[in-house]
Amino acid sequence: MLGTVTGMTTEPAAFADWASARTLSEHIAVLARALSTRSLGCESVPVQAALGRVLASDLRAPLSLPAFDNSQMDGFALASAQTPGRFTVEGMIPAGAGADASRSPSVSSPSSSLPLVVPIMTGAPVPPGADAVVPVEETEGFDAPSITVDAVEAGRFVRPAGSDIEVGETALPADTVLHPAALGLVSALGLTEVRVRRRPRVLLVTGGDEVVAPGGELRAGQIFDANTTLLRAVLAESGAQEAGSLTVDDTVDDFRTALARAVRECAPDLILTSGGISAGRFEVVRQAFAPGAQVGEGVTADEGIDAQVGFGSVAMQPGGPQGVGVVHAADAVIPVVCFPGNPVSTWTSAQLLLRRAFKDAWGVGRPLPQVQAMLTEDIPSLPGKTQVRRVRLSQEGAQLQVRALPGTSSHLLARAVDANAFLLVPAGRGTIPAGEELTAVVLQEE
Ligand SMILES: Nc1nc2c(c(=O)[nH]1)N[C@H]1C(S)=C(S)[C@@H](COP(=O)(O)OP(=O)(O)OC[C@H]3O[C@@H](n4cnc5c(N)ncnc54)[C@H](O)[C@@H]3O)O[C@H]1N2
Ligand code: MOO
Repeated sequence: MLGTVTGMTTEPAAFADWASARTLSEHIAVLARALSTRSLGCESVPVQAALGRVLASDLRAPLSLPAFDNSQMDGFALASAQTPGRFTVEGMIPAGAGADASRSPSVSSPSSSLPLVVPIMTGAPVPPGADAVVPVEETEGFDAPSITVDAVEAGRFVRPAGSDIEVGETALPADTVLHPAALGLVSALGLTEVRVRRRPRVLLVTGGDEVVAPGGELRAGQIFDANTTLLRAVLAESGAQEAGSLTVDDTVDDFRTALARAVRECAPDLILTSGGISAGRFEVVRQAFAPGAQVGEGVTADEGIDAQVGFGSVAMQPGGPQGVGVVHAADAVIPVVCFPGNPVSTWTSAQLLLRRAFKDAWGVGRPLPQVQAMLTEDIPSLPGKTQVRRVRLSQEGAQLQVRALPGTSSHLLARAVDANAFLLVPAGRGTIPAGEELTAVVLQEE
């Protein structure tokens, strides 16, 4: 249901053209277009700091794995062609014996009347002439001067050089999200750094006279700021990082002044705002980004911000009011994304819209996975907009089932925290009956 975008431009485009409500996919495409005005580039990071980062280009193996034929078992290396029979035991090849391999006896040039076997440990290089290994349990043991061996096929318990990956092959393709096994492979290949996409640095902006930082003192009518923390956490899960955060009151001049200064100080790749964008008299974000808005007092025109931000609606609930565009500030073009202030609206917007746009525009992060799940009860739909219900997904036998949590309003954050998925209830379907399958977006695998 949520789409991807192709054919993006790197030029700032006209974002103000937003007459009718957009679908989620249409809006994701516009978000990605705004983000694409800024190029992130790549950086090298130490392997130990690369978990979750996105590989910038194909990583080719600088060596083969295994680098040499080696034993898969503790046992005896031998020439399979000489089996079955009795063998003299000679020498010892521990793992790591490569430097001394010339001192290992060659099984093809025996020093006794019997053919030779050489004790060999798991991971040790197979000596010249040997092509198979017999596990010690199948013999008289390591202390015996000679052992009897049944017929053995060539290659038994030998791990050939390059059987995992050959030198020059692609070990990890570009865009791999580096997970623990991928990082293990990077180290197995002897590399200490990886080239990854740079993480977007995001300036978080919350506005409103009523919003107070947690730990502060609430006056009548005020609330604690939930959204900065919530967005910071979504960013951390989405391959982005916080460049700074700003809490501003409802004074438009103060907002523009503070924003211009913060942009100069932290040079963000994205300005992400929450609140202040709908239809009220004190919509500080919307007013501050309005075409022709005055630059704040104490800030010269050169230091100010010149905004091309469009505001309109996306046919979803919660998360209907949205804004997107770019600002020109501090000699740079910086994308701007504006979310509605209700905490569940901000959360839904970040998870469903921004994560996908990060991936489409910058190739970073991981959009949340989508699954089909069966309704366990009738679910009402809304005319003209997708409703995003907070739900519990559970696996019942072969069937993924979904149970809606109570409450659809966007202030119900406490009721939403138990959700492990969002259910996308399609627009205009009346009451959708139990038993039908709908798309759910998975928040947490459990
Ligand atoms: N006449 C109309 N009124 C509203 C409409 C509309 O279409 N016409 N849309 C409603 C919808 S839907 C939403 S969503 C909100 C969006 O409003 P804003 O983006 O302007 O956000 P605010 O008015 O600033 O705040 C909304 C709500 O959220 C609280 N809030 C704001 N910031 C935070 C924060 N950082 N942490 C916690 N809570 C926050 C704020 O106190 C408000 O209660 O508009 C509807 N109105
Ligand atoms: O669209 Mo608003 O986000 O429902 O509360």
